[in-house]
Amino acid sequence: MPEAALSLDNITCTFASNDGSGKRYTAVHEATLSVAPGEFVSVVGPTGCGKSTLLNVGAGLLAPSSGQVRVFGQPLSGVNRRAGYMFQGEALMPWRDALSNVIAGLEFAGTPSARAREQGMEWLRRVGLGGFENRYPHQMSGGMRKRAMLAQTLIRDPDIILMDEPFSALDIQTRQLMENEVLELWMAKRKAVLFITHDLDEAIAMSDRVIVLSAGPSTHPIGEFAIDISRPRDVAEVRTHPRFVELHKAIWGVLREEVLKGYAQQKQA
Ligand SMILES: Nc1ncnc2c1ncn2[C@@H]1O[C@H](COP(=O)(O)OP(=O)(O)OP(=O)(O)O)[C@@H](O)[C@H]1O
Repeated sequence: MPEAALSLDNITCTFASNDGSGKRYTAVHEATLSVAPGEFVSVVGPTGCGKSTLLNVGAGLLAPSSGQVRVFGQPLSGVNRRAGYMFQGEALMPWRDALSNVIAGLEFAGTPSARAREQGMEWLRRVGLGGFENRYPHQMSGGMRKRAMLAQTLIRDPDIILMDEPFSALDIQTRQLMENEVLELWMAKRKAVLFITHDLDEAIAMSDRVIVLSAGPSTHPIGEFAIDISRPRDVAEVRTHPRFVELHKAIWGVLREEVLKGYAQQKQA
């Protein structure tokens, strides 16, 4: 088996409880998952189960209480420099225009300004923002801001792409357009992707493999499904594919109970 691009082995994450009782809360318990080079893996699970926590561990932004992260076989310590991370919320700097936002990472890495700007313009074109380089975040629509964030993440050509519900704030049409664009960009470069979503349709439409997490506390993978539907895929059209319907039914069979548990916990909180 080829070496994984990213592997999380027996990860446990325990936090101080938020209720001030001094108790500990185990968000993730002995979770193991990996992403092969070039593979698109989605992780689905109920709200608040620990999806972002796992992604933060993979990004090296959060040290697990126990377990090990390996990046192309090497133990990770500190920030994962081979990964680009696209967050759930807004990550653009309001005082920078689209181009300056997109090239921020290159600048921090010391790329000469002219070269960074040239690459930034190219990436803005690739994500459909050609001509909008001087717009500030408040002058862009939600979809445009997400496109800029995508360019900001991909411009450094990371070997591993970590995405945390990147399109959850978008309307369904814009969302499907962006999902297709991400798939197109991914097909061209075939980087390893770890994609977090609570939307099962999105997970199946985009991925090679879908991992289902249990409801928290102590979340861990409880199911894994290979998405054996040919590519290229159109995320809207693929939903009517008989295999999609079959896979959806099988995965929902595992996920449903966890979602109900997560929902019940939220109501109690
Ligand atoms: N730094 C922290 N300190 C204390 N508790 C935390 C911390 N980070 C996460 N948690 C808790 O761990 C659990 C998992 O959180 P996480 O954000 O990973 O879930 P999620 O599945 O990404 O949620 P969502 O679906 O809402 O995005 C939650 O109960 C959360 O309150």
